[in-house]
Amino acid sequence: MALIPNGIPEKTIERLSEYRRTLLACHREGITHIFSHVLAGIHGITAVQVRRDLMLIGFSSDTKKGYDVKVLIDFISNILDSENPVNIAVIGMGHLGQAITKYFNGKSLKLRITVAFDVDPAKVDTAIDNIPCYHMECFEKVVQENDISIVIVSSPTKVAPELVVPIINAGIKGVLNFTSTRLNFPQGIYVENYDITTLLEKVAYCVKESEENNDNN
Ligand SMILES: NC(=O)c1ccc[n+]([C@@H]2O[C@H](COP(=O)([O-])OP(=O)(O)OC[C@H]3O[C@@H](n4cnc5c(N)ncnc54)[C@H](O)[C@@H]3O)[C@@H](O)[C@H]2O)c1
Repeated sequence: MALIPNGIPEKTIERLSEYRRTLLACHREGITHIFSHVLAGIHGITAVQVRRDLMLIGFSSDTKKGYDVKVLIDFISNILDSENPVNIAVIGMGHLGQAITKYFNGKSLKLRITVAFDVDPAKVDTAIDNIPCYHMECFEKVVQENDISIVIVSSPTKVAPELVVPIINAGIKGVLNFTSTRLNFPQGIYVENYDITTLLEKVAYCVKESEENNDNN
């Protein structure tokens, strides 16, 4: 089980983000309290898991009425969010880069994609979905001027390894890599590699296994 620097397991961090989204939806609907088993049911996990996750972040509450939705949103936000908004850059403003930008911007109060990088002359020095797009040659300078701490890598896979050095030199702290090549960074730079092929193969394997088990029963 991978641990984030403060000792909270990665999976717990992912679930906290999911709980917060659910709690925000509850809050918008005027729901003030929620029981752990209800939150668990929505997320397809056990109430014990929810309670364990919240215990890990030091959250306790009067469980007779369930968790106070607003208090829990604020508590999780204190854990997940930085005090100030975090600026993110996209490297490779193609199909995926543009889809991520369109989908993501406006979804989070604290995280925002503010600049993009590409090498295509048709994209460089234009604004795509209101995001200014710069040439990779200016990467370090633009990152520093725009206080960027996280990058999303959505360049072609074959150029991704060439991006590692500029990312390190620019002082980037976190990388979400969508290309099919695993990128390794020195300690101090957190990287999440997200490969759709791996995930689909995992789903297909689980489907195959469950079909084989059903056939044997
Ligand atoms: N993980 C996933 O779920 C998933 C899904 C789709 C695509 N992908 C991957 O995402 C990447 C992008 O896919 P796409 O369909 O958007 O491709 P695309 O060709 O539409 O976009 C790639 C963009 O990167 C730019 N680029 C090329 N060289 C560059 C460089 N050196 N620096 C910066 N930008 C550069 C191109 O000009 C282009 O705008 C690919 O690596 C692909 O394998 C991942």
